Amino acid sequence: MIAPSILSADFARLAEEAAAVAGSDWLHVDVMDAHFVPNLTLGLPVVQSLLKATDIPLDCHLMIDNPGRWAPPYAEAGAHNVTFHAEATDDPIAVARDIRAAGAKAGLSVKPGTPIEPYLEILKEFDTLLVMSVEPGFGGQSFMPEVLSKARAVRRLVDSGELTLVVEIDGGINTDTVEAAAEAGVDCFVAGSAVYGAADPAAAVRALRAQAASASPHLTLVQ
Ligand SMILES: O=C(CO)[C@H](O)[C@H](O)COP(=O)(O)O
Repeated sequence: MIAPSILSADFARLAEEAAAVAGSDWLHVDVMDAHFVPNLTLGLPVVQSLLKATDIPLDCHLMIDNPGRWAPPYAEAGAHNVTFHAEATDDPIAVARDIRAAGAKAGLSVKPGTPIEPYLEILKEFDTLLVMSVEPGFGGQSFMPEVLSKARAVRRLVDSGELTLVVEIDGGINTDTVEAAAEAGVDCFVAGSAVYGAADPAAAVRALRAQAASASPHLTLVQ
């Protein structure tokens, strides 16, 4: 799956920017609060408007403090996935259960420096693991290949049937890096600048999807 990140889109034309990537699997929406990360983007009112403007399932990535308070309303609004950060809460299971109870898929995200081992036991409470391959906060950064060991570890658990989970990666994904992520077992690739910086965003999505499928030991391209 390819999830274009609207962080790299024109925020004054979000409906058109969503339409420009029709055919994407998810639309990745970066919610930043200027506390958990040093940047401020958008919040629930914009997500509610986007939900009316596009049929692409919204993959909301909350880079915010206190997700227990703020995550469930995104699920209630109709987001497909609501992902929050492991580093932002002491009770990720409670947050995941609240998101699921409110009708969305629950995602857990980890920063590049956060090990995955302490969270393996609780991943059964989640539908998605979002591995950050840049420090969260800004688009256009360079991919950090050292995080792929986390994708590999979780992929093994998915392949052995111990977990049912989408392995997603975010940060610096482009035509130079998507294959390494696919080889590590990633299912879903977030791409901001590589999609919205392209002359033809929809073609960029198709190219990334084809490249990922060709490099993946477990994915098959569905036309
Ligand atoms: O979560 C993010 C940053 O915190 C973005 O989704 C991510 O960086 C995508 O941008 P790019 O593909 O340009 O790296």
